[in-house]
Amino acid sequence: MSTRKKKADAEVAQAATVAASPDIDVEELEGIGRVTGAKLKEKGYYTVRDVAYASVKELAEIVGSEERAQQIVEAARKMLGLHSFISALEVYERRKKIRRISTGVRALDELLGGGIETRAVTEVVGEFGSGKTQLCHQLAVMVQLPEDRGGLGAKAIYIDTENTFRPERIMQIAKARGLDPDQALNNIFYARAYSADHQMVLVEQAKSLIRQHNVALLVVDSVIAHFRAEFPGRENLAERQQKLNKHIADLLRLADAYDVAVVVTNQVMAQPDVFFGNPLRPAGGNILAHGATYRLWLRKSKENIRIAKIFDSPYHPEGEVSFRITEEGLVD
Ligand SMILES: Nc1ncnc2c1ncn2[C@@H]1O[C@H](COP(=O)(O)OP(=O)(O)OP(=O)(O)O)[C@@H](O)[C@H]1O
Repeated sequence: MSTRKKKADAEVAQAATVAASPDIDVEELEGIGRVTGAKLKEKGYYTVRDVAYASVKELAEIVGSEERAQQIVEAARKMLGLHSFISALEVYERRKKIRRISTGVRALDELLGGGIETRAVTEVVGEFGSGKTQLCHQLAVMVQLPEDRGGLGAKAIYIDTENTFRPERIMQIAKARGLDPDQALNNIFYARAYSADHQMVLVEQAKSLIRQHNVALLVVDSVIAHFRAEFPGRENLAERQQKLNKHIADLLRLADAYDVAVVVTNQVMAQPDVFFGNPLRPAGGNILAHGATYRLWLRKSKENIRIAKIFDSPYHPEGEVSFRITEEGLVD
Protein backbone atom coordinates (compact mmCIF):
# COMPACT_ATOMS: atom_id res chain seq x y z
CA MET A 1 0.00 0.00 0.00
CA SER A 2 1.36 3.48 -0.85
CA THR A 3 2.21 5.96 1.92
CA ARG A 4 -0.45 8.31 0.59
CA LYS A 5 -3.12 5.61 0.85
CA LYS A 6 -1.88 4.58 4.31
CA LYS A 7 -2.07 8.15 5.57
CA ALA A 8 -5.50 8.66 4.06
CA ASP A 9 -6.54 5.38 5.52
CA ALA A 10 -5.49 6.36 9.01
CA GLU A 11 -7.22 9.74 8.78
CA VAL A 12 -10.45 8.31 7.47
CA ALA A 13 -10.45 5.45 9.96
CA GLN A 14 -9.98 7.94 12.74
CA ALA A 15 -12.74 10.20 11.44
CA ALA A 16 -15.04 7.22 10.99
CA THR A 17 -14.44 6.02 14.54
CA VAL A 18 -15.20 9.46 15.84
CA ALA A 19 -18.31 9.83 13.70
CA ALA A 20 -19.59 6.48 14.96
CA SER A 21 -18.86 7.35 18.58
CA PRO A 22 -18.54 11.08 19.21
CA ASP A 23 -17.77 10.64 22.92
CA ILE A 24 -14.44 8.89 22.72
CA ASP A 25 -12.66 8.56 26.03
CA VAL A 26 -9.92 11.18 26.39
CA GLU A 27 -7.47 8.38 27.22
CA GLU A 28 -7.85 7.09 23.68
CA LEU A 29 -6.11 10.20 22.39
CA GLU A 30 -2.84 9.31 20.69
CA GLY A 31 0.21 9.86 22.90
CA ILE A 32 -1.78 11.11 25.88
CA GLY A 33 -0.40 8.68 28.47
CA ARG A 34 -2.37 7.18 31.34
CA VAL A 35 -1.29 9.72 33.97
CA THR A 36 -2.20 12.78 31.89
CA GLY A 37 -5.48 11.13 30.83
CA ALA A 38 -6.42 10.53 34.44
CA LYS A 39 -5.48 14.12 35.40
CA LEU A 40 -7.67 15.51 32.63
CA LYS A 41 -10.59 13.39 33.74
CA GLU A 42 -10.14 14.54 37.31
CA LYS A 43 -10.66 18.10 36.08
CA GLY A 44 -13.74 17.23 34.04
CA TYR A 45 -12.24 16.64 30.58
CA TYR A 46 -13.67 13.19 29.92
CA THR A 47 -13.83 12.97 26.14
CA VAL A 48 -11.74 13.84 23.10
CA ARG A 49 -14.41 16.37 22.25
CA ASP A 50 -14.02 18.09 25.66
CA VAL A 51 -10.32 18.52 24.98
CA ALA A 52 -10.74 19.61 21.36
CA TYR A 53 -12.75 22.63 22.47
CA ALA A 54 -10.77 23.37 25.63
CA SER A 55 -8.73 26.48 26.27
CA VAL A 56 -5.00 25.85 25.95
CA LYS A 57 -4.31 27.99 29.03
CA GLU A 58 -6.68 25.97 31.20
CA LEU A 59 -5.28 22.68 29.94
CA ALA A 60 -1.72 23.94 30.51
CA GLU A 61 -2.45 24.20 34.24
CA ILE A 62 -3.38 20.52 34.24
CA VAL A 63 -0.71 19.08 31.94
CA GLY A 64 2.20 21.27 33.02
CA SER A 65 2.99 23.41 29.96
CA GLU A 66 1.29 25.37 27.20
CA GLU A 67 3.29 23.49 24.60
CA ARG A 68 2.02 20.13 25.81
CA ALA A 69 -1.54 21.50 26.10
CA GLN A 70 -1.34 22.81 22.54
CA GLN A 71 -0.20 19.38 21.31
CA ILE A 72 -3.11 17.68 23.07
CA VAL A 73 -5.69 20.12 21.73
CA GLU A 74 -4.34 19.75 18.20
CA ALA A 75 -4.34 15.93 18.40
CA ALA A 76 -7.96 16.00 19.59
CA ARG A 77 -9.02 18.37 16.82
CA LYS A 78 -7.28 16.22 14.24
CA MET A 79 -9.01 13.13 15.57
CA LEU A 80 -12.37 14.88 15.20
CA GLY A 81 -11.55 16.05 11.70
CA LEU A 82 -11.61 19.68 12.84
CA HIS A 83 -8.91 20.92 10.55
CA SER A 84 -7.57 24.35 11.16
CA PHE A 85 -6.33 26.99 8.73
CA ILE A 86 -4.03 26.10 5.85
CA SER A 87 -2.20 28.48 3.55
CA ALA A 88 -3.80 29.53 0.29
CA LEU A 89 -0.75 28.04 -1.40
CA GLU A 90 -1.66 24.66 0.08
CA VAL A 91 -5.20 25.09 -1.28
CA TYR A 92 -3.66 25.76 -4.68
CA GLU A 93 -1.32 22.77 -4.42
CA ARG A 94 -4.23 20.53 -3.41
CA ARG A 95 -6.31 21.72 -6.37
CA LYS A 96 -3.43 20.90 -8.71
CA LYS A 97 -3.62 17.26 -7.57
CA ILE A 98 -7.23 16.89 -8.70
CA ARG A 99 -7.66 14.34 -11.51
CA ARG A 100 -10.52 14.26 -13.97
CA ILE A 101 -12.67 11.60 -15.56
CA SER A 102 -14.08 12.44 -18.97
CA THR A 103 -17.84 12.06 -19.27
CA GLY A 104 -17.36 10.98 -22.89
CA VAL A 105 -19.23 14.10 -23.99
CA ARG A 106 -16.83 16.82 -25.11
CA ALA A 107 -19.22 19.71 -24.45
CA LEU A 108 -20.02 18.40 -20.98
CA ASP A 109 -16.32 17.94 -20.17
CA GLU A 110 -15.71 21.55 -21.20
CA LEU A 111 -18.55 22.70 -18.98
CA LEU A 112 -17.01 20.77 -16.09
CA GLY A 113 -13.54 22.16 -16.73
CA GLY A 114 -12.21 18.85 -18.12
CA GLY A 115 -14.45 16.20 -16.59
CA ILE A 116 -15.71 14.94 -13.26
CA GLU A 117 -13.20 15.76 -10.50
CA THR A 118 -11.60 13.50 -7.95
CA ARG A 119 -11.50 14.82 -4.36
CA ALA A 120 -15.00 16.17 -4.87
CA VAL A 121 -18.62 15.12 -4.57
CA THR A 122 -20.56 15.80 -7.75
CA GLU A 123 -24.31 15.77 -7.38
CA VAL A 124 -26.27 14.92 -10.52
CA VAL A 125 -29.80 16.21 -10.20
CA GLY A 126 -32.71 15.72 -12.55
CA GLU A 127 -36.20 14.53 -13.18
CA PHE A 128 -37.23 10.98 -13.89
CA GLY A 129 -35.61 9.83 -17.14
CA SER A 130 -33.28 12.83 -17.43
CA GLY A 131 -30.22 10.57 -17.75
CA LYS A 132 -28.70 10.51 -14.25
CA THR A 133 -28.30 6.74 -14.15
CA GLN A 134 -27.06 6.69 -17.74
CA LEU A 135 -24.33 9.20 -16.83
CA CYS A 136 -23.32 7.04 -13.84
CA HIS A 137 -23.09 3.95 -16.05
CA GLN A 138 -21.02 5.85 -18.56
CA LEU A 139 -18.62 7.18 -15.90
CA ALA A 140 -18.15 3.66 -14.51
CA VAL A 141 -16.83 2.76 -17.97
CA MET A 142 -14.95 6.00 -18.73
CA VAL A 143 -12.89 5.80 -15.52
CA GLN A 144 -11.42 2.54 -16.83
CA LEU A 145 -10.03 4.08 -20.01
CA PRO A 146 -6.36 5.06 -20.11
CA GLU A 147 -5.50 8.68 -19.32
CA ASP A 148 -4.89 9.62 -22.95
CA ARG A 149 -8.51 8.67 -23.64
CA GLY A 150 -10.04 10.59 -20.78
CA GLY A 151 -10.03 7.91 -18.10
CA LEU A 152 -7.80 7.14 -15.14
CA GLY A 153 -7.12 3.48 -15.88
CA ALA A 154 -8.98 2.69 -12.67
CA LYS A 155 -11.92 0.79 -11.23
CA ALA A 156 -15.30 1.98 -9.98
CA ILE A 157 -17.54 1.25 -7.01
CA TYR A 158 -21.27 1.43 -7.65
CA ILE A 159 -23.80 1.66 -4.81
CA ASP A 160 -27.29 1.16 -6.17
CA THR A 161 -30.22 2.08 -3.92
CA GLU A 162 -33.13 1.64 -6.34
CA ASN A 163 -32.09 -1.38 -8.35
CA THR A 164 -31.48 0.63 -11.51
CA PHE A 165 -28.01 -0.73 -12.29
CA ARG A 166 -27.94 -2.61 -15.63
CA PRO A 167 -24.80 -4.64 -16.43
CA GLU A 168 -25.99 -5.07 -20.02
CA ARG A 169 -25.91 -1.31 -20.45
CA ILE A 170 -22.36 -1.16 -19.08
CA MET A 171 -21.36 -3.82 -21.64
CA GLN A 172 -22.94 -1.81 -24.45
CA ILE A 173 -21.14 1.40 -23.45
CA ALA A 174 -17.84 -0.43 -22.86
CA LYS A 175 -17.98 -2.01 -26.29
CA ALA A 176 -18.65 1.36 -27.91
CA ARG A 177 -15.54 2.71 -26.13
CA GLY A 178 -13.37 -0.19 -27.30
CA LEU A 179 -13.20 -2.02 -23.96
CA ASP A 180 -13.77 -5.71 -23.40
CA PRO A 181 -17.33 -5.83 -21.97
CA ASP A 182 -16.64 -8.63 -19.47
CA GLN A 183 -13.48 -6.94 -18.27
CA ALA A 184 -15.36 -3.66 -17.91
CA LEU A 185 -17.93 -5.35 -15.67
CA ASN A 186 -15.17 -7.02 -13.69
CA ASN A 187 -13.71 -3.60 -12.92
CA ILE A 188 -16.88 -2.40 -11.21
CA PHE A 189 -17.58 -3.35 -7.59
CA TYR A 190 -21.33 -3.36 -7.20
CA ALA A 191 -23.58 -3.36 -4.12
CA ARG A 192 -27.30 -2.89 -3.70
CA ALA A 193 -28.11 -0.78 -0.63
CA TYR A 194 -31.29 -1.90 1.12
CA SER A 195 -31.63 0.89 3.67
CA ALA A 196 -30.06 4.20 4.67
CA ASP A 197 -28.00 2.46 7.36
CA HIS A 198 -26.88 -0.19 4.91
CA GLN A 199 -25.88 2.53 2.46
CA MET A 200 -23.71 4.15 5.12
CA VAL A 201 -22.11 0.82 6.00
CA LEU A 202 -21.36 0.25 2.32
CA VAL A 203 -19.48 3.54 2.20
CA GLU A 204 -17.35 2.29 5.09
CA GLN A 205 -16.72 -0.96 3.20
CA ALA A 206 -15.92 0.99 0.04
CA LYS A 207 -12.94 2.47 1.88
CA SER A 208 -11.34 -0.92 2.31
CA LEU A 209 -11.93 -1.71 -1.38
CA ILE A 210 -10.27 1.58 -2.31
CA ARG A 211 -7.29 0.65 -0.16
CA GLN A 212 -6.88 -2.66 -1.93
CA HIS A 213 -7.66 -1.66 -5.51
CA ASN A 214 -7.02 1.21 -7.83
CA VAL A 215 -10.47 2.79 -7.51
CA ALA A 216 -11.05 6.35 -8.75
CA LEU A 217 -14.86 6.58 -8.86
CA LEU A 218 -17.59 5.94 -6.32
CA VAL A 219 -21.20 6.22 -7.50
CA VAL A 220 -24.22 6.40 -5.20
CA ASP A 221 -27.40 6.19 -7.31
CA SER A 222 -29.67 7.53 -5.80
CA VAL A 223 -28.22 9.03 -2.65
CA ILE A 224 -31.41 10.19 -1.00
CA ALA A 225 -34.07 7.60 -1.82
CA HIS A 226 -33.77 5.53 1.40
CA PHE A 227 -33.48 8.60 3.59
CA ARG A 228 -36.71 10.00 2.18
CA ALA A 229 -38.53 6.69 2.50
CA GLU A 230 -37.36 6.03 6.06
CA PHE A 231 -37.87 9.54 7.40
CA PRO A 232 -41.04 10.76 5.69
CA GLY A 233 -42.82 14.02 6.32
CA ARG A 234 -41.99 17.19 8.15
CA GLU A 235 -42.03 15.52 11.56
CA ASN A 236 -38.95 13.45 10.62
CA LEU A 237 -37.18 16.14 8.68
CA ALA A 238 -34.63 17.06 11.34
CA GLU A 239 -33.55 13.46 11.89
CA ARG A 240 -33.38 12.79 8.15
CA GLN A 241 -31.27 15.86 7.48
CA GLN A 242 -28.94 15.03 10.34
CA LYS A 243 -28.33 11.53 9.05
CA LEU A 244 -27.98 12.67 5.46
CA ASN A 245 -25.56 15.35 6.55
CA LYS A 246 -23.32 12.74 8.16
CA HIS A 247 -23.51 10.57 5.04
CA ILE A 248 -22.52 13.41 2.73
CA ALA A 249 -19.72 14.51 5.08
CA ASP A 250 -18.44 10.94 5.04
CA LEU A 251 -18.50 10.88 1.23
CA LEU A 252 -16.65 14.19 1.07
CA ARG A 253 -13.99 12.93 3.44
CA LEU A 254 -13.60 9.76 1.42
CA ALA A 255 -13.31 11.70 -1.86
CA ASP A 256 -10.66 13.99 -0.45
CA ALA A 257 -8.63 11.45 1.49
CA TYR A 258 -8.51 8.79 -1.23
CA ASP A 259 -8.41 11.02 -4.33
CA VAL A 260 -11.66 9.53 -5.61
CA ALA A 261 -14.44 11.15 -7.65
CA VAL A 262 -17.72 10.67 -5.80
CA VAL A 263 -20.83 11.02 -7.93
CA VAL A 264 -24.26 10.97 -6.31
CA THR A 265 -27.59 11.27 -8.04
CA ASN A 266 -30.53 13.08 -6.57
CA GLN A 267 -34.16 13.45 -7.43
CA VAL A 268 -36.00 16.71 -7.89
CA MET A 269 -39.15 17.63 -6.05
CA ALA A 270 -41.90 20.09 -6.80
CA GLN A 271 -41.61 23.11 -4.54
CA PRO A 272 -44.65 24.96 -3.30
CA ASP A 273 -43.60 28.43 -4.46
CA VAL A 274 -43.77 27.65 -8.17
CA PHE A 275 -44.20 31.30 -9.02
CA PHE A 276 -40.70 32.15 -7.89
CA GLY A 277 -38.36 30.75 -10.47
CA ASN A 278 -37.91 27.03 -11.11
CA PRO A 279 -40.89 24.92 -10.00
CA LEU A 280 -38.52 22.09 -9.11
CA ARG A 281 -35.75 21.81 -6.58
CA PRO A 282 -33.30 19.03 -5.65
CA ALA A 283 -34.43 16.77 -2.82
CA GLY A 284 -32.54 17.15 0.45
CA GLY A 285 -32.35 20.90 -0.13
CA ASN A 286 -29.48 22.61 1.59
CA ILE A 287 -27.72 19.52 2.93
CA LEU A 288 -26.61 18.51 -0.52
CA ALA A 289 -26.22 22.10 -1.65
CA HIS A 290 -23.63 22.68 1.07
CA GLY A 291 -22.13 19.22 0.90
CA ALA A 292 -21.72 18.56 -2.80
CA THR A 293 -18.81 20.28 -4.45
CA TYR A 294 -20.55 20.46 -7.82
CA ARG A 295 -24.19 20.24 -8.80
CA LEU A 296 -25.06 19.20 -12.31
CA TRP A 297 -28.67 19.54 -13.38
CA LEU A 298 -29.90 17.30 -16.21
CA ARG A 299 -33.05 18.03 -18.13
CA LYS A 300 -34.81 16.12 -20.85
CA SER A 301 -35.28 18.19 -23.96
CA LYS A 302 -36.85 16.61 -27.03
CA GLU A 303 -36.50 12.91 -27.85
CA ASN A 304 -33.01 11.78 -26.87
CA ILE A 305 -31.57 15.27 -26.34
CA ARG A 306 -30.53 16.18 -22.80
CA ILE A 307 -29.48 19.55 -21.39
CA ALA A 308 -26.84 19.73 -18.65
CA LYS A 309 -26.28 22.77 -16.50
CA ILE A 310 -23.93 23.46 -13.59
CA PHE A 311 -25.34 25.40 -10.71
CA ASP A 312 -24.17 26.52 -7.25
CA SER A 313 -20.51 26.14 -8.27
CA PRO A 314 -17.94 28.57 -6.93
CA TYR A 315 -15.52 27.57 -9.72
CA HIS A 316 -17.61 27.45 -12.86
CA PRO A 317 -19.56 30.05 -14.74
CA GLU A 318 -23.15 28.93 -15.13
CA GLY A 319 -23.75 27.60 -18.59
CA GLU A 320 -25.53 24.76 -20.28
CA VAL A 321 -24.70 22.21 -22.95
CA SER A 322 -26.66 19.53 -24.72
CA PHE A 323 -25.87 15.87 -25.40
CA ARG A 324 -27.63 12.77 -26.66
CA ILE A 325 -28.24 9.36 -25.16
CA THR A 326 -27.82 6.64 -27.77
CA GLU A 327 -27.07 2.91 -27.91
CA GLU A 328 -23.39 3.87 -27.49
CA GLY A 329 -24.09 5.83 -24.33
CA LEU A 330 -23.84 9.59 -23.82
CA VAL A 331 -22.47 11.38 -26.89
CA ASP A 332 -22.11 14.96 -28.18
N1 LIG B 1 -29.78 1.84 -24.80
C1 LIG B 1 -30.28 3.07 -24.84
N2 LIG B 1 -30.34 3.74 -25.98
C2 LIG B 1 -30.82 4.98 -26.04
N3 LIG B 1 -31.30 5.64 -24.99
C3 LIG B 1 -31.29 5.03 -23.82
C4 LIG B 1 -30.77 3.72 -23.68
N4 LIG B 1 -30.88 3.38 -22.38
C5 LIG B 1 -31.45 4.43 -21.75
N5 LIG B 1 -31.70 5.42 -22.62
C6 LIG B 1 -32.32 6.72 -22.32
O1 LIG B 1 -32.12 7.04 -20.97
C7 LIG B 1 -33.37 7.28 -20.32
C8 LIG B 1 -33.30 6.82 -18.89
O2 LIG B 1 -32.37 7.60 -18.26
P1 LIG B 1 -31.94 7.33 -16.75
O3 LIG B 1 -32.38 5.99 -16.33
O4 LIG B 1 -30.52 7.68 -16.65
O5 LIG B 1 -32.82 8.40 -16.02
P2 LIG B 1 -32.71 8.89 -14.53
O6 LIG B 1 -32.48 10.34 -14.59
O7 LIG B 1 -31.73 8.06 -13.80
O8 LIG B 1 -34.16 8.60 -14.04
P3 LIG B 1 -34.69 8.07 -12.63
O9 LIG B 1 -34.79 9.26 -11.75
O10 LIG B 1 -35.98 7.47 -12.98
O11 LIG B 1 -33.71 7.02 -12.16
C9 LIG B 1 -34.38 6.53 -21.12
O12 LIG B 1 -35.64 7.13 -21.00
C10 LIG B 1 -33.82 6.66 -22.53
O13 LIG B 1 -34.22 7.89 -23.08
